[in-house]
Amino acid sequence: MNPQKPILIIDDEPDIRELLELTLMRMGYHTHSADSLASAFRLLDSQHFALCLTDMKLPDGSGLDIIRNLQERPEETPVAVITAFGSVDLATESLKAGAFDFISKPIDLDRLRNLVRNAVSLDDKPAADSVGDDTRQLIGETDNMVALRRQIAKLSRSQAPVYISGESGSGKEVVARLIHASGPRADAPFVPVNCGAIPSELMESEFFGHVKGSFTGAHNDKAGLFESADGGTLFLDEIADLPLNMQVKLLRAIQNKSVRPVGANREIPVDVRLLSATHKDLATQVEKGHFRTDLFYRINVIEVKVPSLRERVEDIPLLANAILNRLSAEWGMKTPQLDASAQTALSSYPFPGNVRELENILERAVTLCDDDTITAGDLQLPDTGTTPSTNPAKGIEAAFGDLEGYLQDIERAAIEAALAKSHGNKTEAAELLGLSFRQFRYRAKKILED
Ligand SMILES: Nc1ncnc2c1ncn2[C@@H]1O[C@H](COP(=O)(O)OP(=O)(O)OP(=O)(O)O)[C@@H](O)[C@H]1O
Repeated sequence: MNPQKPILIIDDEPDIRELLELTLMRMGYHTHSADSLASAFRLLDSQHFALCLTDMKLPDGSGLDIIRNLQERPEETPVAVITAFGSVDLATESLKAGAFDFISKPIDLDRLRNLVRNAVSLDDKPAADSVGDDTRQLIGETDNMVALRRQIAKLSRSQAPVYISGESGSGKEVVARLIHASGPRADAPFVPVNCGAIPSELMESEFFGHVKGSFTGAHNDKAGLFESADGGTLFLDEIADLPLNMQVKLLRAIQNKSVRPVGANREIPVDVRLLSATHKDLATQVEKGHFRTDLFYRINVIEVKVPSLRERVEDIPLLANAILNRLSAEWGMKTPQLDASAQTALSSYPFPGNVRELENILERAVTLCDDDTITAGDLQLPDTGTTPSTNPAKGIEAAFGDLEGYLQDIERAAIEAALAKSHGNKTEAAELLGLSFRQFRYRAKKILED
């Protein structure tokens, strides 16, 4: 804690001001109080604060005015808002506007203390627009990557739920880890969960834990993922794969900030920051009724888009070098170099599996190459439908004389591309093409065996 910087409390209700002043004083902080927007601005102009705790409803304005005003100032004071019980929309709006966190009335003092400790620890972190060393793990110098790193640095200073979208293998988990590592929860656990990989019958116990004897096989009490992430960050990867019944339970846990282990008769409070991701289009999943709208709004307060490798082709050499350096260090060998043919091949390949696919391609190439030089042949890039026979963009004339063959080529290219994108997962490939699993299996069998 920075002893020089006090905390600013803004509330027009004397009882609440007193409760906050007393709680913070007992925690060892100095406070200043204001009962209106005008008096708060006067104080903000006269000195710097470690945190600003403001009521949403003020006699001459709203907590949002404070948030917006502080966004303009260079000192980046975090603001937390106090909202009326149940006003989820305002809480979300304040997070979108840049609030660090919110707390609802009646104020839970344990939660208030956690919030204050997290916010005040931001003083030791670098300012939002500086790009810390940690964020260097996210390799990329194209404009979209520079902007992404800046957004991560900013978001890491907030407690808002973040939804990370992007294609498979594009780096969504890397982004989630950086948001965690650059924020006030860095010393607490980061718990990644692949929602698609947990069998549905075990899901509730995995997420919320269970008590001994609550079902066959529950030999001991077991903490769930929420409890394991207490004080830190829970990263829900492939969140679109959560079954609807589990989505309801997840929403309840997020809203109540507590979980009830299977077989337990009481709730356990948990303090986690929620990050989520999926390579699917979550808005479309909501439209189709596969994902609950209320949960969507809860997790998607702020969206971060991770660009595909196709949208940052210029980064391929940088990434390739970093991957080759890492592999050669791991395997204790001289770092192989990409020759001109390999560089050209990589820059024109569409990378449906993004950075993960680049890693796999290079790993294979390193084992295949001779004399520490990787050629285009060593890369063994899959046929991506850019060969003349399967390239629909080649022109409709290719259909003249053989419409059937032309259409089959297009269908084959589409099926191969969907399979490449889903890493061979047929259910996902079918979904990508808007087909049922049976339709997909029938067509794929027919066309790929032709
Ligand atoms: N910008 C980057 N710089 C360095 N490595 C990266 C970058 N982006 C991704 N990677 C690497 O690529 C691999 C895939 O990244 P990650 O697991 O974060 O992708 P993802 O989008 O979460 O994938 P999925 O959709 O399958 O969950 C990892 O090994 C990661 O370290």
